[in-house]
Amino acid sequence: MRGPKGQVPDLDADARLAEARGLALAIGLEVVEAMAIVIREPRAGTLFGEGQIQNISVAANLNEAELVIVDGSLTAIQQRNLEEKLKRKVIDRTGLILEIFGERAATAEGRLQVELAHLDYQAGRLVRSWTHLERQRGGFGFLGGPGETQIEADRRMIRDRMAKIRRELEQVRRTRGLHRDRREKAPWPIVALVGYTNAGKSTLFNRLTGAGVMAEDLLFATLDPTMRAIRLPALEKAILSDTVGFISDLPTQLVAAFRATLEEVTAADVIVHVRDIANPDTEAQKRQVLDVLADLGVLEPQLDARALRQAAREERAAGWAQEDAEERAEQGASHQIPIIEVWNKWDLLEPEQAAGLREAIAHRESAHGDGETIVAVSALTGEGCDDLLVTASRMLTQDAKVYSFVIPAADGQRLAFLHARGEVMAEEDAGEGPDGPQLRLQVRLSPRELGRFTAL
Ligand SMILES: Nc1nc2c(ncn2[C@@H]2O[C@H](COP(=O)(O)OP(=O)(O)OP(=O)(O)O)[C@@H](O)[C@H]2O)c(=O)[nH]1
Ligand SMILES: [Mg+2]
Repeated sequence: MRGPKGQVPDLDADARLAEARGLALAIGLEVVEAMAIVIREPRAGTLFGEGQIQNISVAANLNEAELVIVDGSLTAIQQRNLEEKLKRKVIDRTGLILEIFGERAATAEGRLQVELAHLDYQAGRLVRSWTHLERQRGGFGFLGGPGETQIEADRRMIRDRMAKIRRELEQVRRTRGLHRDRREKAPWPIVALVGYTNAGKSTLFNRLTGAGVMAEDLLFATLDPTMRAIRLPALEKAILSDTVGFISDLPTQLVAAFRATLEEVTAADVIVHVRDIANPDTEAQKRQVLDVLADLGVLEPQLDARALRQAAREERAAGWAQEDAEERAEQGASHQIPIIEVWNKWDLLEPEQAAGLREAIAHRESAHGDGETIVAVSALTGEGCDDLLVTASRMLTQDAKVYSFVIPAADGQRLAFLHARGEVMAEEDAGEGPDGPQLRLQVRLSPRELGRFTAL
């Protein structure tokens, strides 16, 4: 059931209610009734007023509901009081999302992250058990089963368990860190798919790679990042990565827990922001995604550049900054990752809607110069996907220039790098050098890749 309206003013109430329904369906709950309730003055003890609780109670009794979900945030006390008044289990949005994540997490790291987040959430609310639901549903995730003992245990036990999980996570991350190092050594550029949950990231991933990643009309179908190689027009190979979807009000415990996973995005060379353009809430969803990206520090290159330049100018005016401060500011700003916005589910649009959006794309591109790149696609039909590959390829080779290198034929690492990261236009014998036979290569490289190449 729907909680405080107005708590998230930028989300449409109907869309939000539909999303809450989707979240419940995502763990196989049957939604018998969904209602939006306007809260003018939140009650400290129960959130809702007496009359509203009566209404919920009637609806719950009529439908023999076992569980009441409040799509908002409840304090431990509110949750307990509502459970007493409604005589059934009550969970809030955070609790529900934790359940979904608990069920979905597939890797060791994902499971530990979710358990940690859940313990953190539970520590503040040691509540009654789920016995009846557990029996009915066989107890998965944290609705019952292993989570149960912790719920009933005292806080100290929870804290001990959290400490233990943190140590295990540390261990798992060290191992993953090794994997990532290895990937960083592999010279392929990385294209990361990000977006609101259910936007179509996995469908697009499958379309572009021909892989069978779980894509479903379920919120949070994907939790763990998945990587696969793709071919791009001007590049031999790139790595495409599919990531966890974002959602508004992602519980703080989960944001923290999944930060490490999301940080994979910061290692990307291009970010593809997949949007469900047919969703009425698409603008609000975009803002949520941009907020997360901003948190990760991969956003607003223009703003950052401006701020950095301004700071540099001020420093110089104050007379204590070095001559090259502005230049350094420029360089700092150029580390930002370019973003392609994909307007997905184009097939669902009415013809006139599609025409209007096409105009918007043309307008935004001319208004913002090269600042914004939008590609309309349908991951389902494949429409626009070639265009996306061309665009990604162009971004990866942006401002590329042709360089000529003479390299020892035995220097496999440098040769592999040039083939992977650049577009090799010509390759020829360059005679004997001090280290044996040499090759001359004409290669188109972006400034970013040139920097990496010279650092090899
Ligand atoms: N009509 C239409 N449906 C699409 C398109 N792309 C994806 N879908 C559907 O949207 C739903 C969600 O797709 P997913 O690819 O699982 O979405 P996701 O972004 O990976 O979602 P999470 O992993 O939950 O974050 C599925 O039912 C897809 O079939 C599209 O271009 N057109
Ligand atoms: Mg997915």
